[in-house]
Amino acid sequence: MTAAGSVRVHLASRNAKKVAEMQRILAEHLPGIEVVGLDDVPAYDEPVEDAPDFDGNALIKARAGFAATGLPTLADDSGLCVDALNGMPGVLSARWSGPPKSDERNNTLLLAQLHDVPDERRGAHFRCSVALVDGDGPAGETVVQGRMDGHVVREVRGEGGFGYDVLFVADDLPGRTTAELTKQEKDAISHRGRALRELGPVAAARLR
Ligand SMILES: O=P(O)(O)OP(=O)(O)OP(=O)(O)OC[C@H]1O[C@@H](n2cnc3c(O)ncnc32)[C@H](O)[C@@H]1O
Ligand SMILES: [Mg+2]
Repeated sequence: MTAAGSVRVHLASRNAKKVAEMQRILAEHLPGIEVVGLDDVPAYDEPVEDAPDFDGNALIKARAGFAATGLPTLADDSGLCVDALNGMPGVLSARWSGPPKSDERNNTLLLAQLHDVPDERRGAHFRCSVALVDGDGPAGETVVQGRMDGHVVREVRGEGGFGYDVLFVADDLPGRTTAELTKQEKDAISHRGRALRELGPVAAARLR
């Protein structure tokens, strides 16, 4: 606890737009935490995200953050799974078009890969795993998941969100890409919103 009565929690992500989304959702569903970012702690070796699934990568990032800072640590691993690409880019979403990471190049590559895929086979979903690590071993680790179903459109649209949002239309709010939704609309249906809302009560019980 800090003097203000809040619990300090390290958020181990280098993606500023993802961090902004997480902070927004956490403020509503896990009030009373003070988020400590990667720039607020002494630099540590950030791990390679080489697990085969989202849960594994979220745990890798959260364990490294907890080990380095001693603070309860949250990490998100997420990505877009495209049916016509057998679930890819999936855990490779951030680096789909190779280094250095670029949302714009990733989107251009994805559009090219789906060029000949007809509308009825452009299904896709976002997935998000969020890990909270505040101790060693299974007792100190919680992982929650969220998912958002939809499809990939044929041209980029919208200014909001980040990553593949400009190419994705969600089944729950059709007609606009998730980059054209308000922040509140995206949070209400997103993979990240769903995961963090599930984490809220668990984390509230743990972080006291
Ligand atoms: O690992 P950290 O440091 O948190 O940052 P990152 O950007 O590398 O994050 P991930 O490894 O989890 O990769 C997730 C990628 O999936 C995409 N993605 C995840 N959530 C998304 C969302 O809500 N909207 C659009 N694209 C998203 C986006 O391209 C991200 O770069
Ligand atoms: Mg990453």
